[in-house]
Amino acid sequence: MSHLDDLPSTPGKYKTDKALPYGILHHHRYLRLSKPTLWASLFLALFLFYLLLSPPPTPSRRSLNDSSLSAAKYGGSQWEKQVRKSAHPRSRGGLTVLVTGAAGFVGTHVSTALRRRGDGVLGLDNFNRYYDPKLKRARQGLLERSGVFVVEGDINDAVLLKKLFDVVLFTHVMHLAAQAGVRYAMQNPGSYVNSNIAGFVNLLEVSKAANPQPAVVWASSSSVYGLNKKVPFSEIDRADHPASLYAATKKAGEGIAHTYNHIYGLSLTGLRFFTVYGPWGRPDMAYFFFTKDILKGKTITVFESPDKGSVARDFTYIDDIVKGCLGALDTAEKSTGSGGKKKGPAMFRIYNLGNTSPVPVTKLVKILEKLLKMKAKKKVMPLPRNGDVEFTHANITLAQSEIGYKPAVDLETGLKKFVKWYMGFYSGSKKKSSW
Ligand SMILES: O=C(O)[C@H]1O[C@H](OP(=O)(O)OP(=O)(O)OC[C@H]2O[C@@H](n3ccc(=O)[nH]c3=O)[C@H](O)[C@@H]2O)[C@H](O)[C@@H](O)[C@@H]1O
Repeated sequence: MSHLDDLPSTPGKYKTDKALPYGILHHHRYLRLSKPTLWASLFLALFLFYLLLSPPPTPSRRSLNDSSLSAAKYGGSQWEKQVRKSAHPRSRGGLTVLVTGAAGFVGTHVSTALRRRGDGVLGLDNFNRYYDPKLKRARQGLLERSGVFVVEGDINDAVLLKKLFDVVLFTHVMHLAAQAGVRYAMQNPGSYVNSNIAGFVNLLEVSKAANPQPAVVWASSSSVYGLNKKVPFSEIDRADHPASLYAATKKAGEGIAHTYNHIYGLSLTGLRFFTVYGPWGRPDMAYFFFTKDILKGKTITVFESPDKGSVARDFTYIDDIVKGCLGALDTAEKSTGSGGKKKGPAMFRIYNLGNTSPVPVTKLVKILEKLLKMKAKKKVMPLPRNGDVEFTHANITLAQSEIGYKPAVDLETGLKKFVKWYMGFYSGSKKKSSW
């Protein structure tokens, strides 16, 4: 994939390289304390050797009983103060929201929007290297300037999540941490299972055990509609023909969420995002790397469907998605359970958040050419079997009537804002970190 060429190798969230230092540090201390007898040293050396060879007990897999490890990295009165301050609402009746994936594209926009209107927001992000971590750090800068503290950690880290819930009584969780991207699932399937399934279950486990339980809103995906042909895609349509492992993990997430709603009374709302784009976006997405490549004079590959038609997407501008997320949070009823016990039925909802006007990818390229004032070098090729689907198109009636969702930005207007941001951000302009 050409657009990933100049990024660091992209192990995504599957990389567990943080695990080793814990183990190693711990055992170094043990070495210093050991008695210098030959047998004890030999035994210790063998023991160390065995531990280093065995799979590391990753922090992302720490169980709730491993509290000693957690204390090493998190906690302390200063840290707790920061966490509490960030999560504390400034307005009366404001929400107290844990935003996972806060330094991600959607996470950054949602977090700052919540903070701006006076809600308390605590961010969580593992800053993985799926795409340029510098962009994530720049977003973190924005978040900090808006008063949002981002805890650096993984959603698979049960000890950390439990700690956060101990320190703050979250009313809501906005769960946006995920392994995104349709095509990358062929390169690193484990990363999708790790984040979108294991990580999600971990978050739900901690949420269901919390007292009070928060209402959880999470990001699903338009990709769950897979190979469906009937358009526009509606929430009541069957969605059991995923075309990528990414889509399959997002669909699995919806099923998993339903069980936590059914068994534990957790209030759950899934949002099926349709190809979200805009300033501070994801470099692995076509509109982003097309822009980069057109500017560099590099050839872009434009996929076409088997009937030689252009593939199309229901591109949705980030500000519209943010409004949808806030609408979902504001209308989410409370969970009914407490401390892991259901007390009554709770809300379970799934909504499409799209733009409801699909645009062919060829048109996307034309708009970019116009905005960048440059002709793209294009190579047109048949849609490879890489997880991509031919088209997406959202029916948004349900979201409109139940959470007041009303997309307002067309692709050209949205791309104009994206290009303006892109030029500022990558030109090294001093203003690059502003909205
Ligand atoms: O809506 C969604 O559910 C998904 O939207 C995007 O996935 P996708 O729509 O495939 O967005 P891009 O990867 O940016 O692709 C956009 C279009 O460009 C096409 N494309 C992509 C890459 C390329 O080199 N050439 C090309 O023509 C794709 O086939 C697709 O039609 C995101 O990457 C997913 O994380 C998200 O969940």
